[in-house]
Parts: sequence; C-alpha cells; structure tokens
Amino acid sequence: MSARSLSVGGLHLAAEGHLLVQGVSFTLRRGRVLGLVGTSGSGKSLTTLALLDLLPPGVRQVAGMVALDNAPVERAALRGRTVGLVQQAPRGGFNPLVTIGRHFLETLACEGVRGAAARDRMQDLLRDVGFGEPGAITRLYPSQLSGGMLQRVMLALALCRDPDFLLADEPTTDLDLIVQAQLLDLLERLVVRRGLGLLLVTHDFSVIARLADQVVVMDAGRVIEQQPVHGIFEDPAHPRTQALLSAHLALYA
Ligand SMILES: Nc1ncnc2c1ncn2[C@@H]1O[C@H](COP(=O)(O)OP(=O)(O)OP(=O)(O)O)[C@@H](O)[C@H]1O
Repeated sequence: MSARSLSVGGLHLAAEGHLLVQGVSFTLRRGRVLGLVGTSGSGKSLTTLALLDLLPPGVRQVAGMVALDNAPVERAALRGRTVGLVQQAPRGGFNPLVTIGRHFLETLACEGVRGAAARDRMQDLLRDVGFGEPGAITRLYPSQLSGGMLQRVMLALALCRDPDFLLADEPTTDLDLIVQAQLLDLLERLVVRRGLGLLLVTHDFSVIARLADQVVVMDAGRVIEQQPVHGIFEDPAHPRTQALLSAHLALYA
C-alpha cells in the first residue's frame, strides 16, 4: 500500500568531527510540495541524500531517522520504488555513449520489465514528461539533447518505478527562464496527476513561490523556520529568512 507521508527526524550529519547538519526534521506529504530553501552550503543537498542513504564518502549520519507514515524504514530500500531522485546538472547523470532508450531499458530491466512491455512503459513515461514523439528521443544520445530535455528525461527515469515521493535537488538550476517555467509546470502536473509528494530543493525563492505549499528554511545546517508558503513571504519569522527574502527581492522585484 502507498505511504501518505515521508518524514525525517532529528537528522545530524558530520564530517571530520564537524557537524554539517543538526537536528533537521520535516515531513513530506503525498500530493503536496515541500520547498527546502537556504543559502549555498546550508545543508540542503546532504539532507536530501541522507533520506536515501546516499551520503558522499566522508560524511556520516550520527543521529536521526527516516519514516514512512511514522514507521521507521531502511532508507536504501526506499530508492526508486518509493522515492525517486532528480538532481541538478542532468548531463553528468547520463552515460554519453548510450542512447536515451538504452538508459530506460536498463532501468526497467532492474524492475523485471523487458521487451515490448518495457518499450511501451518507456514511451508512456516520455509522453508523461511532455515528449510528443517519444520514439524520436529514445534513439538520441545525451549530447544530442538540450539541458531542459535532459532534465525531463531524468525526471521520466526517476518515475520508472512509479514512486510515491520525488526528491528534486535544484531541478531548474542552469536552465533558461522559459525552460525553468516549463519544468516547474511539469512538476506541478505530476504532483496533481500522480499524487506525488515532492521535495523541491532550491536557493531560489521564485521557484518556492511558484510551487511550494510548505517551506523549510535552512541555514548553517539547521532548520531556522518552517511554515506555509504564504507565511514565508508575508511574515517571515527568522531574521535570516527576512535577509534572504530581501536579497531576492532586491535582485528580482
Ligand atoms: N563530501 C563532503 N565532505 C565534507 N563536507 C561536505 C561534503 N559535501 C558537503 N559538505 C559540506 O556540508 C555543508 C552542506 O553542504 P550541502 O551541499 O548540503 O549544502 P547545500 O545547501 O545543498 O548547498 P548548495 O545550494 O550550494 O548545493 C557545506 O558546508 C559543505 O561544504
């Protein structure tokens, strides 16, 4: 049965004796978007990776737990089937010597889906992320696709196992504004249509304003504020959130 919520509680991460993330807790709900925002180095990516036990070498979890519907779970077992992951800079996430179709077929084979069933599923997934003619895309190599197209392919690959939750770490960084807007529209459609619970990691308050329901603000490894999106913009409580918002408005308002 599908889980309704994915929580992280009391997460502490350390490297070389220093705490990098301290006491981070939040809950992601199906059909909702949780924005995780903060300056560069505030601990957003490490927190996201810790949810799936994918921390880089040298960084270890010293406390904390991950739970589905409040029941603690083995994090590695969540990968793919329960929780999908999309990261920034999609070109680095592909094998340049292998076609897009091969990427799908290998991922689906891990699920035991092969042959015509795998090809049908691949076409459906590519249509779901907005490719009108999926057959043309599957024959191409990663270098033949734009950054925005690759990000959509990455998204489709993350959806191969029909996860309940999606972690998207800076999914629109490095994309031009039009492609960014298209990708955010697509993510919103997936949340509504599939009932995905989306963790949207970003340093960009415009992205938060566009998509998030609930917002967690991190600074120097800690959660400094957590509230519904309108509260973050209309009545930010923490001075650091206020400073981040002012900096954003000075640049973009
Ligand atoms: N492999 C690592 N070993 C040691 N320290 C690390 C490692 N990866 C990240 N850090 C440190 O952990 C802290 C949090 O990093 P993290 O990448 O989670 O930040 P972030 O908020 O995602 O930043 P950005 O928006 O730039 O991606 C930073 O101080 C960073 O230097």
